[in-house]
Amino acid sequence: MVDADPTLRPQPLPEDNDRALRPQGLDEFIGQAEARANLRIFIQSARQRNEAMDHTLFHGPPGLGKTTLAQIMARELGVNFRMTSGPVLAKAGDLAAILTNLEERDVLFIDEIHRLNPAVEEVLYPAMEDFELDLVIGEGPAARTVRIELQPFTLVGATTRMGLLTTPLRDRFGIPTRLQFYTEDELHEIVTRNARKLGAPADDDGAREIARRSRGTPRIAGRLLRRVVDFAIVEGDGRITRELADGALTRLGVDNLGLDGADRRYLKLIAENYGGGPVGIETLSAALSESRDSLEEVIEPYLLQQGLIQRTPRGRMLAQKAWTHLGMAAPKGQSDLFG
Ligand SMILES: Nc1ncnc2c1ncn2[C@@H]1O[C@H](COP(=O)(O)OP(=O)(O)OP(=O)(O)O)[C@@H](O)[C@H]1O
Ligand SMILES: [Mg+2]
Repeated sequence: MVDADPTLRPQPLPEDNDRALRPQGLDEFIGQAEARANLRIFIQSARQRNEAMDHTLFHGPPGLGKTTLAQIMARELGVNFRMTSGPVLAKAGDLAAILTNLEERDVLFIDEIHRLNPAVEEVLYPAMEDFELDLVIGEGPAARTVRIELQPFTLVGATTRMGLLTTPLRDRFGIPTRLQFYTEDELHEIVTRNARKLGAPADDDGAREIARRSRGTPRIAGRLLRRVVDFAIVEGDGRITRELADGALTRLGVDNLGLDGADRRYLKLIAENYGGGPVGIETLSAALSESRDSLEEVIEPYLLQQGLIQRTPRGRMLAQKAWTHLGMAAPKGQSDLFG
């Protein structure tokens, strides 16, 4: 045997944060205790029955570990992991090609599953329910349908927008799982572990400072940690202390609640131009030149969770905590609303 040409091997990119820091097994995965405990049971049961695990849907804000958990499921089930995403599957045939190539009990991961084209989604229904595929061959009067049997498989869907999933699709997932923002303690553990993996040890306070300012999100914790490591190497002695982390994060524009420039622009707009609201999401989207989707998926969930804004039938409103955070006074009459 000749060694494979090393240039043909996929090389990890230096910025490929995900690969290096991604937990590999359920035991290594920190947080999401409830989801993890349930998954452990369902995985073990599927293994004991020698059957494909039931279809699983992960939903929640970006960066909380949906893709990571899907990969872990395949590994713990001891099956292949195939990955695609809603927008990539343009035609029914694209999905059919993937489905017919699955081996028994494989995990097929479809990211952004709320963005499936309806024609593709139709193909998915019988595939999920009966492991069957109805393919139309030919066109016009000569067209005929052939039924193809599929290997039993597990579909794992991920979405940041549960509300955009059609009911028939949502109902076909036996295991819907909502991922939550991480607590500061959980992120502290993740940061400490990742700092060690990156060869830049963080002391307790240093790790906590990064954890506190990571918007409850491991992906952000990973990104901030990498930048703090840069500062630690160039301007410090390679160790991450609270002072170093604080200085680095402030220079990166991440404030003491973990809000970044985009978050603060959102809050300031409502405060300065709309007297604290209520203001409609479309108006905010136009004024900030951000898509409505990205406001609803990326910016608002954390602001809501932190109690900085409220969603009312008439639009978004700042809560008292946001006025305080911006160092501004709520207009007269507004503060009564908060009691
Ligand atoms: N529980 C965890 N412990 C440690 N690291 C985690 C954990 N969950 C996620 N991560 C890390 O956070 C990053 C983002 O995770 P992942 O890609 O799974 O998120 P996602 O929910 O799929 O996001 P998106 O919605 O944007 O696709 C990865 O680098 C992963 O290693
Ligand atoms: Mg993902």
